[in-house]
Amino acid sequence: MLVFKFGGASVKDAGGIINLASVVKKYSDQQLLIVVSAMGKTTNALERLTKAYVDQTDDMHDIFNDIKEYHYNILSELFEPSHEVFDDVANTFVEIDWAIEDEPHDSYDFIYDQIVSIGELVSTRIVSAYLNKDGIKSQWLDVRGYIHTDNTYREGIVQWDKTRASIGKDIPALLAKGAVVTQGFLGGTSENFTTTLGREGSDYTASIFAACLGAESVTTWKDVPGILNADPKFFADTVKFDELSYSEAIEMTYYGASVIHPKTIKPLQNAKIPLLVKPFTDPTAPGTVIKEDGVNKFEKPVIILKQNQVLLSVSTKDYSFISEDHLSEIFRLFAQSQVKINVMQTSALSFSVCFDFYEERFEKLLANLQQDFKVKYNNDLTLITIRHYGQNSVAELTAGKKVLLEQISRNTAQVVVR
Ligand SMILES: Nc1ncnc2c1ncn2[C@@H]1O[C@H](COP(=O)(O)OP(=O)(O)O)[C@@H](O)[C@H]1O
Ligand SMILES: N[C@@H](CC(=O)OP(=O)(O)O)C(=O)O
Repeated sequence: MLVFKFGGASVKDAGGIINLASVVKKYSDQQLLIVVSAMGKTTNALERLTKAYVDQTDDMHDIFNDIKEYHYNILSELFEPSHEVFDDVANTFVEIDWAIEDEPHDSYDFIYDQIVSIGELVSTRIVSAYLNKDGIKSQWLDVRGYIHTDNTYREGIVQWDKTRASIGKDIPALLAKGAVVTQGFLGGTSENFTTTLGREGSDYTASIFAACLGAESVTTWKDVPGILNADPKFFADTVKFDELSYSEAIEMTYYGASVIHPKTIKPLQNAKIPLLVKPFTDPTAPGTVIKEDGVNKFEKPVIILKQNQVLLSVSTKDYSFISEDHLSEIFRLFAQSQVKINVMQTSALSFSVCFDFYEERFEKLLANLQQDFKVKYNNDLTLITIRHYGQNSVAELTAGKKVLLEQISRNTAQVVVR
């Protein structure tokens, strides 16, 4: 059996859903489990809705109405008004009406997951109904009963044994009856609350199902020809990799190549399942294959840009050296605030760290650090990572920019710039 993952870009409009069905039709002789993300930029819009609800701002209902209108417009292009999918979608949106009816009492992260998850619950209703309408037998599956997580909201940790047992028990029989369409990015807790697996986590969902089902491969359908040496949104003249090893793909995604979620590769590597990254606009194109014996050929350096970075320096209040005890306390505070470190550097008197800016987490971290340390920071920075860099690549990429931190190892150069 095969696992397919269609991301937001592939289902951003009615044409995208029609295209998805035409891709799926080419594999009508295969058992397929299809993981789908929220349509277009719906997750960002639902994040804005969550914030508006928690802050109780006036634009809350307008944001929600825009989200509903976007989905109903797509539905109207795909189905007759009497089709039952309109009720399924309306019943899913009602969950948000209930959630935002009263003033917020729960934690931000809990509320976030209950609201933001609606994006995938709705998109999969639409995709599954369209496949059936187009003659491809499809069954809608609520992933929250299969991918079990702890209750770390917004970053659910998968409980593998329980997940493997649930998937193994039901899914093979369902696959024998037709394609299974389910939500990326979501999980469920033992109390039946919804969790999310971290932004852009639908690739990870596909890899969890593949590992639990022993799939032949996972294909993630993207708006790019495959994995390129750099993000084509920022760089011209990119080159595509035909193959990559799991290890190289892990390194790239770890440093922030946003084309694949960083947690995706590990379960596939353990189960030796190849990951294919292919263009949804040209399903017969070879794309990139990531596999154990994938051959890494670097005609050009791999460039990874991470924007919206904070560079923060911590020093002791009495100007004493940064000791192992201080570092241990600093790391504890980072872990407690769920802030992941992208680059770090120590000197005698300070410890500098670069990380992604998430407002609530950053404020929590800052408040905690400032209790015992002096803290200075700059934000709105960019972290440039260059793997397999050539002689001039670092200088070329940083030309005209102010370099705030630089770290160079044998294979990887990292530079924080403004
Ligand atoms: N090295 C890279 N190769 C290809 N695409 C990349 C790379 N780095 C970043 N990207 C970006 O990843 C995007 C596709 O990933 P993503 O937006 O997460 O897809 P989806 O959400 O549809 O699954 C591309 O549009 C491209 O801008
Ligand atoms: N919809 C979620 C999960 C996801 O993976 O989306 P995409 O496949 O469009 O990156 C997000 O935007 O974070």
